[in-house]
Amino acid sequence: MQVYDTTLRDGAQREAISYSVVDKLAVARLLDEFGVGFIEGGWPGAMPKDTEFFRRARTELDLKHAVFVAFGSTRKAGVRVQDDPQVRALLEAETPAVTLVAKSDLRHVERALRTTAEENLAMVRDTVAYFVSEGRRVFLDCEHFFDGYRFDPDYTAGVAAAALEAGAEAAVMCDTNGGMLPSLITRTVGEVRERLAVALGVTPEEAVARLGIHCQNDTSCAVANTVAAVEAGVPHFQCTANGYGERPGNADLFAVVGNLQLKLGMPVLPDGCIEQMVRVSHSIAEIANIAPDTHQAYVGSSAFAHKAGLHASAIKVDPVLYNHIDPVVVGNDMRILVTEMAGRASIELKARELGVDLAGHPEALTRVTNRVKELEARGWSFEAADASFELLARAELAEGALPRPFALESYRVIVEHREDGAVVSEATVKVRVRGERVIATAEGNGPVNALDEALRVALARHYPELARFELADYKVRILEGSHGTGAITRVLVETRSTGEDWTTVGVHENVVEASWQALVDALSYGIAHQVRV
Ligand SMILES: CC(=O)SCCNC(=O)CCNC(=O)[C@H](O)C(C)(C)COP(=O)(O)OP(=O)(O)OC[C@H]1O[C@@H](n2cnc3c(N)ncnc32)[C@H](O)[C@@H]1OP(=O)(O)O
Ligand SMILES: CC(=O)C(=O)O
Repeated sequence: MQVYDTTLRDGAQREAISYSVVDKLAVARLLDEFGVGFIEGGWPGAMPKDTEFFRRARTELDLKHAVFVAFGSTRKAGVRVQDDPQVRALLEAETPAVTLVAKSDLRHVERALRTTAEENLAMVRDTVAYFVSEGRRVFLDCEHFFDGYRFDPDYTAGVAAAALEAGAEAAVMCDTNGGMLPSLITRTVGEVRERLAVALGVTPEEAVARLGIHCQNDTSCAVANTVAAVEAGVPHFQCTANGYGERPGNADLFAVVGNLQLKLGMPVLPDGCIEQMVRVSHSIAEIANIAPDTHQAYVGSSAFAHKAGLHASAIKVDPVLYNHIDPVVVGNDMRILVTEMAGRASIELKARELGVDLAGHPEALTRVTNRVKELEARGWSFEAADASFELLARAELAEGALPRPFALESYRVIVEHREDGAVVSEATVKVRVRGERVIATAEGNGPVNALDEALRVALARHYPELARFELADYKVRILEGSHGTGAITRVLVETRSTGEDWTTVGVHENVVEASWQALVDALSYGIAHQVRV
């Protein structure tokens, strides 16, 4: 089985991706750690960056698993292969393997290349034979293979046969326009295998073993199409990390590998590599400057996140009942989400995850469940606010007797627009801390910032650890009012301290009060945890 990655070539054709040379080196190292068999690095000679990447890779890339591959096209029509500057640049990349793209749809040969069927076949033969004679392993990407096969099966299969006869290791069937479906792939691979067996004078099994598959994702079937081809006997499959690629993208390497290895029992990666899946996926997303897709199969942070109460009630018995694999196998985690769809089981599991044992306290469990549903109906969202949920669960468990680090007497905020145009906010808070009444005032660049500062000043002497807490993110969402009320505001506050972060929520018609609730939870949770730690 050949896992062939083209993140650095086809993946780089995705809109908005622009890797630097250093980025490319880093992505190549990550893919190698993941254990892919081949890394296609780009098209030397097509753009200076790729030429430079191949030059630096010679000394800076020490691949442990993968064979390094340079991509280019067959020679130009009417040009001798050794005189074609693209071919020369490809050779000068000095990679052990090259992949050549060739037209395999007669309509493209005649209309895009503006040459004859015979000359295109000669371009394939000459270029493959040239690189083989130069000691390179050669793959031929047959562009528009499936569309071409439908139009003229003899010609398209003939391009693949010409490449294999000239010494190519694999003829890769490319669904370039990405319009295929798994059943069509299975059928076409079956037919091509028979045709190639006749053309090459080998058995159908030997013929299919020299084919590859490359699927664009225009029908959202690239992963399924790739798996279908492999199940039909094709051993070489091309993919990209996170499915990056031209238009909607390519087959997602992680889903394809997960499906083949974990569902079909094909050991496509070296031992110990599949556990790196989440890390490699997210690191590549980071380098590509694309936020990881939280709902991506296998690797997304929501890939094993369960929201429905019924799911959680079965998971409580055995996580296997509602997970298609053990998430740990690919380096992921299961999460239980607490929302209005939670039942008692969801609440119990989530609380346990947060260190609150509600299992032996059925009344408290019911109270927490009811309270979550009631608050969610009023606009709260605990899904992204574990810290507020934990405080709520602890408060219900203690039946209102949970000591809070401080009690509010009142707060006041004023916003002043000064003559010089400056807008300054000032907040005063009055709180009781460990029996002492404290009044503190602070300024801030906005009302919430001023409130946060004033509260910290008020609490600083009793809780010096507050100095380490940092407001990392602040999100406001306006929610439609219900039952004839006006709009309400939901605020999420993310707080960070010494490597830990936590999120809290507040909801009110008034954005300052919603922010205050989230801030109070943020500081209360932080203080409780820092003290516990
Ligand atoms: C299906 C795929 O995704 S394959 C990968 C495609 N990737 C890219 O195109 C990214 C990099 N490409 C580039 O930087 C440029 O397009 C280059 C350097 C390759 C070529 O640039 P230019 O020489 O300016 O040509 P241009 O892009 O306008 O047209 C492509 C030329 O290659 C020819 N061509 C296309 N496919 C092939 C092929 N398989 N074999 C030989 N020639 C080909 C076309 O007929 C056209 O020739 P012409 O200039 O004589 O009309
Ligand atoms: C080669 C390639 O990327 C394609 O045909 O889609």
